[in-house]
Amino acid sequence: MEASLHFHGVRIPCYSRTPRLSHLSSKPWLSSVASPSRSFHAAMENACKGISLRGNSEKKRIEAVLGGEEEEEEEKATGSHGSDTAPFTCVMKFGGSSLASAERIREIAQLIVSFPDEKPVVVLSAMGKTTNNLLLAGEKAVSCGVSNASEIEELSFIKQLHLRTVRELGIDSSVISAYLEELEQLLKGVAMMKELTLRTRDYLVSFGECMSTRIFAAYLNNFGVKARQYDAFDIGFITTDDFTNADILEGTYPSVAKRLNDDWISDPAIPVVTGFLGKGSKSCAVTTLGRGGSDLTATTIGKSLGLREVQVWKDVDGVLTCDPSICPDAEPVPYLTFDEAAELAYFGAQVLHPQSMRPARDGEIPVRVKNSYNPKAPGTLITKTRDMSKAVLTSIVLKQNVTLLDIVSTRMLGQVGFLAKVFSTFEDLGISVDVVATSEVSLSLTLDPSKFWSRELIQQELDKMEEELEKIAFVNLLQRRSIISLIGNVQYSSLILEKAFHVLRTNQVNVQMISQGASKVNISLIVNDSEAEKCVKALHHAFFESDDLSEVVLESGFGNGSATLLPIET
Ligand SMILES: Nc1ncnc2c1ncn2[C@@H]1O[C@H](COP(=O)(O)OP(=O)(O)O)[C@@H](O)[C@H]1O
Ligand SMILES: N[C@@H](CC(=O)OP(=O)(O)O)C(=O)O
Repeated sequence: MEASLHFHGVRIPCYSRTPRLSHLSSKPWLSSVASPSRSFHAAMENACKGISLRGNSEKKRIEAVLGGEEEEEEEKATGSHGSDTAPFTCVMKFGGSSLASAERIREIAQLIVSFPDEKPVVVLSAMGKTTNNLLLAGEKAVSCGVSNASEIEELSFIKQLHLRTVRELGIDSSVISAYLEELEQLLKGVAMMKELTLRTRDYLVSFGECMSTRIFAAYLNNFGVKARQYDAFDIGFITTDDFTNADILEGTYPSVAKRLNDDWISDPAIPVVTGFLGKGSKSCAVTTLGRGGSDLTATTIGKSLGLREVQVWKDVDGVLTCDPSICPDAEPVPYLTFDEAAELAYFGAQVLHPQSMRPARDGEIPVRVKNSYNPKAPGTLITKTRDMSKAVLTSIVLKQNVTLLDIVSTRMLGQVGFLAKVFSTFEDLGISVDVVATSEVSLSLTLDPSKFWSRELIQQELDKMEEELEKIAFVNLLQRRSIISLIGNVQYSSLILEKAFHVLRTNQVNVQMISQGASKVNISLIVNDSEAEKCVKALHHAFFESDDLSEVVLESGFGNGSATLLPIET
């Protein structure tokens, strides 16, 4: 006989055998965290308890709209910080590494229902390496000729992965077949035009998220959990028209909240939203938020709805003390502030999108970085403040292939005019600056390479920049440099610097520039690219692997336990 249960207020049939869960028995973490039969049903029952509460709040909300109670309506539309009666409590974002195969999709679906207290909005990236494959396919299409476009290797990888996934999940291939056909046509179009504009590039990569979300929503529905797929560009994600690196505009927050809340009221279902994508405010074309932009989609939805938490699920146990590909012994950092996480992301830690902390900080929505391969691990909790009394160094980040620029005034301009002219040159050329150090007549700074798409363009832009700056200064351009960012408690900057310089001197490395700046959480050191990884390994070893300087202010002694260190007064 078929019974019925509810998950997130959605009535679902309850079969005598939970569908598609047998594969989970081989996953020890899943059997302990989420015993398939028990926690799945607990999730259903718990959600069932919540529905009467939600019923009341929704009724009030409709009455408020009908009665013209605009203030109350606005408060609800922009979220209520995860109150018991809100339709949603959290965002759960899963990146490509969590969605690499049908097996991973099953595990993620199970993971979602294993949190009985959560009422999530799900945000997904493209499956596995799909975005990279789409970009490579686009680049090959430019020069391969129309008749060869269908044979591009990366197109075959994408087709095989998605068709195999729907087959293995038992989903009708019609959810993605039109996308695969259109993708092939698009590549033929690129081959015919022999060019791939930034606008076309964004449209091309959007296929990844459009397909992963359709597959996942269809699987949840098959699985018995009602879900609804959304393309972010159709639900109010309005951005600038900076293709490949668009910024989210303010109007996004109320629009997204209204659409998700309204749809829930009329027909409750778990939203499954495409990460990374938006709609240009002027062009109305699909835009992307920069590589890794699904994290930003997640925090934007978190702020829109005023949720209790945003969870970003990765393939590592949280934000680590260093990039694990450089330091395999890197350890998870349990707590971070939004400022620390933003600096870390901005200065190159691939784990979070550089802009993703902005909505979270503005909306004061905690962000939790978790491991979808190891859900029991506590992960990293990112909040507005944390206890910094014992924190010294939190994480070491490396950004390579940076251009360093030394600019010395020819004194044709006074100091004020000099700095103004230098920075207006960068603004005019659309070049972003990372780290700056100044004296009265000179300026050293690093340029952000991520703004550039190709070497050719870099050289052209650099030539133009030099030409402009040489009107007022002597310019020395130094390429292939690296920024090593020491993220931590700048109150202990003397301790951090003494230790860091000791390590670098021991390794015979000369630091070419240093900047502490206004940031209270970051000290940046510039070294040659060729020495950078060696430096990072040595620094990580000194700060995190040899003694406990990362956390403890030593009572007596420095490095070997013999000096008293007091915070710098701020
Ligand atoms: N400091 C760091 N902490 C954690 N991961 C890092 C760090 N620096 C670089 N990484 C890399 O970031 C990866 C996770 O980010 P990403 O690939 O964008 O995940 P996803 O695709 O799941 O969103 C990890 O696999 C790791 O190799
Ligand atoms: N798929 C996009 C967006 C994204 O956020 O991906 P991920 O979450 O896998 O880093 C990219 O690869 O850039």
